[in-house]
Amino acid sequence: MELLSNRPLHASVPDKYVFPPEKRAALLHDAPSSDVALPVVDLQRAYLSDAGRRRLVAEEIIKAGKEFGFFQVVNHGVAEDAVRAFRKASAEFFAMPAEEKLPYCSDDQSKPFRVASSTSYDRNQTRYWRDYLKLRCHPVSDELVGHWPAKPESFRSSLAEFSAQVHELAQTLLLLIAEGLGLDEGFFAGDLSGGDTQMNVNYYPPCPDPSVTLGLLPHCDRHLLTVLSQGDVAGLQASYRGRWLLVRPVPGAFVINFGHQMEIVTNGVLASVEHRALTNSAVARMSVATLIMPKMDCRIGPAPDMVSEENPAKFREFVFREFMAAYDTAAANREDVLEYFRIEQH
Ligand SMILES: O=C(O)CCC(=O)C(=O)O
Ligand SMILES: [Fe+2]
Repeated sequence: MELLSNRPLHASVPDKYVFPPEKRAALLHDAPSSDVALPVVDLQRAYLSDAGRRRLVAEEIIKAGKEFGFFQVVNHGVAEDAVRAFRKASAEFFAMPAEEKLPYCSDDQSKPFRVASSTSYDRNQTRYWRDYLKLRCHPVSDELVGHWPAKPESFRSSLAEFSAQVHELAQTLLLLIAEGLGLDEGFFAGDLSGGDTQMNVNYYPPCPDPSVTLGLLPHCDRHLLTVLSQGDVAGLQASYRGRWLLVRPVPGAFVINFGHQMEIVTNGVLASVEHRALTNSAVARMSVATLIMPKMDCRIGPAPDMVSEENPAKFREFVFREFMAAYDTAAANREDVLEYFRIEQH
């Protein structure tokens, strides 16, 4: 398998990475958007037991979630050292010689750890300017850790630590979201958030011509909640009212967005928003996305409390496994996927 990261520098963009003009980033309704910034929510207060202050944070999250479907969190409780250590180990993994990565190269999605390049969200012939690790990170067991690479040396321990802390953050966020929506405290606990957690470590090497490539094509995440460390290199854009909003790197922050399952259980209140990644010519960019997901046999549908006469059920009930299959068939196109599950409104 050909990985972009197998070569230290790329002098030009090979044809197979060149997108047709209508798909290129610069031409996708890129109105200047400097006037709008994604909300940054200070979670510090969430750790206080003061119910009144927690309520305020929960409300802030719901407000940001309804408006943008994306927000950033700071003072989130994940230690800086844990983030730094795993990001460093991942960067070292990509920097290893090709033969060290070769045993892990695979397009078999059932593997608990693999490295691959380029496509995953559509079957388009054009390739994305991206290598990625796809791995299962939770629940941690000796068996699972045994699937993770033994090199670089710090990879396994730093991943276990990072994953545990990010999980705690995700649980906190889900509690706050439930509270903010007026749902039972434990609404998201159990099967809805209890599936095997996946992680994407996306690596976008410097690209000689960012104007003709994309790191990731526009897509929505298929899971419940995404907790993303994008580091300090910009590149992520979120769709906002028909244009693309840059998710500006905030030191130490995590970017939070909702997957399709959140949109469905909240009956459309917290929508899953399309996003994409751009490349740049100056430096490599790396993002680490932790995807909280339901158990495969979890029954999913709009929560009864989110359905009313004014807001009738927008989606039918299904089993999560069905959704995963539909997502693959629809190649991650937002409307094509939801089509399978929408209830026609009259
Ligand atoms: O690289 C990024 O910032 C976005 C990554 C992403 O959207 C994903 O892994 O699903
Ligand atoms: Fe994503």
